Amino acid sequence: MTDRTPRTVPEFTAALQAHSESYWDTHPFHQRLHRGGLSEPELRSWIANRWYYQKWLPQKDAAVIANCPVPEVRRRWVQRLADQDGAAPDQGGNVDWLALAEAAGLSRAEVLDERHVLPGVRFATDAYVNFARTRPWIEAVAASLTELFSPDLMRDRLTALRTHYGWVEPAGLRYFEQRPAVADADSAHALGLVTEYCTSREQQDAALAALAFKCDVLWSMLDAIEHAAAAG
Ligand SMILES: O=C(O)c1cc(C(=O)O)c2c(n1)C(=O)C(=O)c1cc(C(=O)O)[nH]c1-2
Repeated sequence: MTDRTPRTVPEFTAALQAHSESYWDTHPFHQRLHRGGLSEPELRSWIANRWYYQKWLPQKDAAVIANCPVPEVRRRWVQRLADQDGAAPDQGGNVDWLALAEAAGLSRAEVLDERHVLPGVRFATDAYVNFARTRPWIEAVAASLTELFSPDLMRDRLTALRTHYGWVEPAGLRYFEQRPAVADADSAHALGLVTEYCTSREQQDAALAALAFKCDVLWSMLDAIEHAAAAG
């Protein structure tokens, strides 16, 4: 018989952390980006495609809130919408992402009309949003835990952009300057929720499966971007 005993919090946390092994920091496209191996069109393709992921994040987070019956969770989670959407049209993470696009030579119009967005990126991102809309809210919170692994990657990316891609205007780097601290705080909050609310073995297994799914979402996005780059 399989063991249905719940994991202790340290065991469960370690099992979640172990998913860092399938995180997208080791994807060949990210490794090439970080060592300075991308051409200008390849970096622009990555930025335009990541826009599609970024733009859906507030609606993904709104789905978590819509499905969550716990007021104190909603009160804290709504901050994620505010962080990406900003308090005004010229503020927030998504505006900072558009500034990155412009700093890399893309027009705002060609990012917003999504002409560069690849089918695989669209498919993977849509799957994540759909997951958040249709699965229990705590599973969507668990899926967000890839962010536990993101702060170091984003700090390295900032260094890579400054070191290897000097043609990107420094004014466009704000997203990655401010995001690691937010990701640290958000992922710590999400980890606390997952360990608090996933107390049965079944709930813990579902959370682990959600995090594995999200690693696949991110990996698939980069597969699509890398494939398009190879095809020229
Ligand atoms: O640049 C990155 O490598 C990276 C990774 C991730 C992630 O691991 O999910 C996010 C972000 N950035 C990010 O900027 C972001 O706002 C974000 C939100 C989420 C999420 O699942 O709710 N992940 C991420």
